[in-house]
Amino acid sequence: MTSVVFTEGRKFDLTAIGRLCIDLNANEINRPMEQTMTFTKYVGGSPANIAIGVSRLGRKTAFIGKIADDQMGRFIRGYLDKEGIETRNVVTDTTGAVTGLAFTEIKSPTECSILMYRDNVADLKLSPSEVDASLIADSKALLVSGTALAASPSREAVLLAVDYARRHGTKVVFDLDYRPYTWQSEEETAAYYNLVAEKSDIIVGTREEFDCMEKFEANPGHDDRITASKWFGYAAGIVIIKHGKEGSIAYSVDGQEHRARSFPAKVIKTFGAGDSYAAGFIHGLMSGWTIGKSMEFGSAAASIVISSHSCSDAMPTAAQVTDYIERCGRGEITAG
Ligand SMILES: Nc1ncnc2c1ncn2[C@@H]1O[C@H](COP(=O)(O)OP(=O)(O)OP(=O)(O)O)[C@@H](O)[C@H]1O
Ligand SMILES: O=C(O)C[C@@H](O)[C@H](O)C(=O)CO
Repeated sequence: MTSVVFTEGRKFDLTAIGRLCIDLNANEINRPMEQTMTFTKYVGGSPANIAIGVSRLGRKTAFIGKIADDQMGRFIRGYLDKEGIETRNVVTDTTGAVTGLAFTEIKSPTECSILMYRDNVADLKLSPSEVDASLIADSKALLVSGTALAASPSREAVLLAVDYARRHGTKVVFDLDYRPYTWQSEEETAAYYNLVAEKSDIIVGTREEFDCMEKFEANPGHDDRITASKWFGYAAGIVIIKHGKEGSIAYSVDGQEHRARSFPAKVIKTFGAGDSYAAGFIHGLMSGWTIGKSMEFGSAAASIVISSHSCSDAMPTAAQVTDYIERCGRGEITAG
C-alpha cells in the first residue's frame, strides 16, 4: 500500500511557501560570534532551503513568499531564478519591510546557534489574497514550513494555501521547523501547528518539535509511535520523527515502521540538516522509492550539507548524494 500518492501530470513537483531570508554564516568559526568579524551571505529560510534542495535534485519547483524591496530581496529573487525555481508568486513588499537575517554562530561542530533579526520582516507580510491558487493546483506537493504560521497575515496565507492544496489534490508536506524567536507562546504554536497537521499528508519534525505540538496531549514518554498514530486519524499517510545524529524513524498509515541511520559527516555546522533531509526525502518519494530508501537519501543529503559552510548553496545534486552513499558504503567517508 502506498502511503502517499502524488497526482501526476502537474507542471511542478513542489511548491514551497514561507520564509525567504538571508543567512550570514560566520567565516571565523569555532569561536563565539562576538569574535567573528566577517560573514558569508547565502539565501536562507528553511522552506527556501528545501525548495533549492528539491530543485538541485532535478525537480520542478516553485515558491510562494514575500521579499523586501531592497538589495537583499533582489538577491534572493535572482538566486531562485538562477536555480530555475518559479518565482511568479514571490511578491515584493511595498511597505518598507525588511529581509529577515539569520546570523549563524559556529562555536564548534556541535555547538551552533542562530541569531535572528526578524522585526518587520517581509516574509511574514504575505497575505492570503497574494497566494496563487493555480500554482498550488499545478503542483504535486505543497511544502509548509511551521515558522510561516508564527504571525499574521502570513499565518492566514498559509492556512488558505493548505485549503487550496486539499481542494486540488495537492499533497501537503508539513515541516514543523519550530523557531521559538517568532512565536508569542507555546500555546499559540501548538494551536496553529495542530491546525495544519490535521490537513497534512506528510508531517516531518524533530522529537522536540512534536513535543511542542503535543504540549497538551497525553504522551508523557514522548513515544514516537503514539505521536504518529494520532495523525493517521486525520490526513497523514507518513509521519517522520528526526533524531539528529541518531537518525530518523517514520511511521506509515499501513502500520509499518521505517528507520534510517545517519551517515558519517565531517560536521562544520549542524544547521541545514533538516532542510536537506526533507528535500532528499521528498525527491525519493516522488521518484517512487520506498519510504526507507527515501529517508536514507535524505540522510545522506543532510550529511553533505552539515559538512559544508552554507545550507542553500550546499544543497547537493542527486548524483552527489548517490556518490556519497556509495563512498560511505566503501568506508571512504568517516565521521570527522
Ligand atoms: N551530526 C550529524 N551527523 C550525521 N547526520 C546528521 C547529524 N545531525 C543530523 N543528521 C542527519 O540529518 C537528519 C535531520 O537532522 P535533525 O534531526 O537534526 O533535524 P533538524 O533539527 O530539523 O535539523 P536542523 O539542524 O537543520 O534544524 C537526521 O535524521 C540525520 O540523518
Ligand atoms: O530558517 C531560518 O530562518 C534559518 C535558516 O535560514 C538557516 O539556513 C537554517 O537554520 C537552516 O536550518
